[in-house]
Amino acid sequence: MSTVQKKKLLSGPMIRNAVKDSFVKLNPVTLMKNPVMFVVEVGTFIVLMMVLLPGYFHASEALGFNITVFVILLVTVLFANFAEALAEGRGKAQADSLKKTKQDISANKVTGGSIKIVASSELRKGDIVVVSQGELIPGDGEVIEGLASVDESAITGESAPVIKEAGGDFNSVTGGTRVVSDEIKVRITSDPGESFLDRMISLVEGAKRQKTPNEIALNTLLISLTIIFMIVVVTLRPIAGYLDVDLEIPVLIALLVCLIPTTIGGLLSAIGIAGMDRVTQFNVLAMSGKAVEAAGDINTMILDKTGTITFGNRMASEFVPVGKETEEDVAIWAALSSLKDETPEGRSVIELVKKLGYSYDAGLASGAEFIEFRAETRMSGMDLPDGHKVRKGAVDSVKRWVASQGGIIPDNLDQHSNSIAGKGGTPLAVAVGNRIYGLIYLKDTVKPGMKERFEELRKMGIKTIMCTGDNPLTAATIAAEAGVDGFIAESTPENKIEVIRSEQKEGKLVAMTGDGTNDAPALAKADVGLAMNSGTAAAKEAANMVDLDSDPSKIIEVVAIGKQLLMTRGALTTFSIANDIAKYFAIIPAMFTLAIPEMEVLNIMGLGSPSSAIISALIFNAIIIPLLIPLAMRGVSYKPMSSTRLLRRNIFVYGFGGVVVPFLGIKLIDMVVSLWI
Ligand SMILES: Nc1ncnc2c1ncn2[C@@H]1O[C@H](COP(=O)(O)OP(=O)(O)OP(=O)(O)O)[C@@H](O)[C@H]1O
Ligand SMILES: [K+]
Ligand SMILES: [Mg+2]
Repeated sequence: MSTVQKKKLLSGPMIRNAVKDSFVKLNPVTLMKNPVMFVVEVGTFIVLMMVLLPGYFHASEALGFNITVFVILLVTVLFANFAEALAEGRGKAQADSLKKTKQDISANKVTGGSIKIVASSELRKGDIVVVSQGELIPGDGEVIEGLASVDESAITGESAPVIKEAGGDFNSVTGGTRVVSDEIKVRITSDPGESFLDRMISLVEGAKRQKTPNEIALNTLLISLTIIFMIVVVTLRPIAGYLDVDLEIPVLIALLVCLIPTTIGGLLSAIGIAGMDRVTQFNVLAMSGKAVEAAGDINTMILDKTGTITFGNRMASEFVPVGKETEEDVAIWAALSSLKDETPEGRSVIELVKKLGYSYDAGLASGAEFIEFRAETRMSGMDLPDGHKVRKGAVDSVKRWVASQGGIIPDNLDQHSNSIAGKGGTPLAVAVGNRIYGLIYLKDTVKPGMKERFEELRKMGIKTIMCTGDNPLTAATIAAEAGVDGFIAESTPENKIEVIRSEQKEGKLVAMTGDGTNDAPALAKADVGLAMNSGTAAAKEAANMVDLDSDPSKIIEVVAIGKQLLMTRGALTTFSIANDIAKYFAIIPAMFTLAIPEMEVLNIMGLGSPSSAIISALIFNAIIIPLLIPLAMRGVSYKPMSSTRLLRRNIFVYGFGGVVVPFLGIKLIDMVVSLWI
């Protein structure tokens, strides 16, 4: 994780701002979005009226009590506002630092044959700009010419520059980042106001924060409970009147506030914001809270092999001749097939040929037709002007290509390719026309710790499927070594979409990572699509999350954060509702004891006096909110285990705890309060 983004949980100015915001948020128009707290605010207002106009309400006798109730109710609303303001504070601080990055930059726009200097705000989609060493890239775009190293620390917090180059999956650049060497020509891909930085700012600022479906469902439950308790409390007065018990309005309001789920009502929005924020602190940008929550419910995870499970710097390490061919011939034809292959694999072939000291005629490439590597064909190469067609690629693809030209497959080809695949390497066959010369051994290694992480995922009940374009044997070797649940070999980008679709048909939620343009449809189809920041604009556009550090295995942590968010919300809801039971037993006997002495048997807590019981329950109801803010922000602690076990554990801890804690808390507060009342 980067150091720039990793901030202290809280700072002095953040707390000061949050305190200020708590008062601003008292505005009933904004508070209306939180129905539970809005009811508390209305109650606060009614009690305030009784305090201000005691004569009118015949409430002069109870003035002291009413003032106390008013203050506690007001503080309850302020505490809830404070929780939300505090959660929002960190995003705001981050947005401010991003805004500093977003200054107006001057751009060298290519118009006709000449270069004109314009402001970055004038750039539109499709414009071409030149960016040289030391200059800031004026907008999001794709490199169409050249190669440069780019410092993206303004956005990713990562200080090591990254290479951006035309063609391939590393061509996308972000406005506001700086070219530290060389020069590139960039085609702008976003209009003003719609850039990645703009999106990022509005995301962390929470400007576009919308309630997620889960939050809406929970809110509906909270509103229903509130309405039910309002009916109960309102009907209590005539019933009590029938029994000749006069229930004061402030007492009824206190009862209502204690019974409605104020704890979760006060913390709900903070929990959601803090969950998004945890993802952001992790250098992953989630486009919506919904995406983060979906991550928490994932059943199936699709991972690609190269670069996610393995390091992905697949390097040519050996040339293996087959039939009667020689190593030198394999090397030379491999080099010719790679002269214009700009993939890391292609470049590593040229390196190895140089290292082994073989020479070839690079001039042959002039006038040749370059056959670019594509995931669909799984081959790359060159059609030379002299008629030679040179190819390298996945063994089955090359075999088919050779056979289609009437060639014969050497006997020992499979044996050699299987031996490479059996070691987890990728064999690439090298052929010219209908003749197979041999194999290139591409070496790759499984990242350390993968097995443990997949084990964790399994404990969470998540199935992992590795989808790779590689051959079945390599795939099987890597799959076994990494410990994934299943794998699909020789898969095309379409296959990934099919896997996602078939899992979704079974009602499962699917997550996947990707970086290439050909991953874009699958990223869009998946419930959680995590694109790499280094990837193409299309992939980032399609995904609902972007990893600024471009580490595909981060999807595992994102799922954990999502689960933690859902669990925190569930745990605090359980706690909040369980809590109200104790308050019920504190207040109901207190309300009736004066008129019906027999009710004293219900005073199981042995509270001092009716007034002190009500005040104590109200105080507990208020201070539980700030006491739980750290838990809401940090999230409940989380160990990978199945959802059913988790649910059972949480219901026990937070349900049982939710019943017991307030009994103790209210009793303690009552002991103190009784000294005054
Ligand atoms: N530059 C290249 N030239 C020729 N063939 C290649 C080249 N790069 C990869 N291949 C072959 O094409 C296959 C598919 O490549 P692709 O990048 O689509 O999938 P992959 O990297 O093996 O799998 P993953 O989905 O795990 O990244 C590879 O397994 C390899 O056999
Ligand atoms: K309550
Ligand atoms: Mg790949």
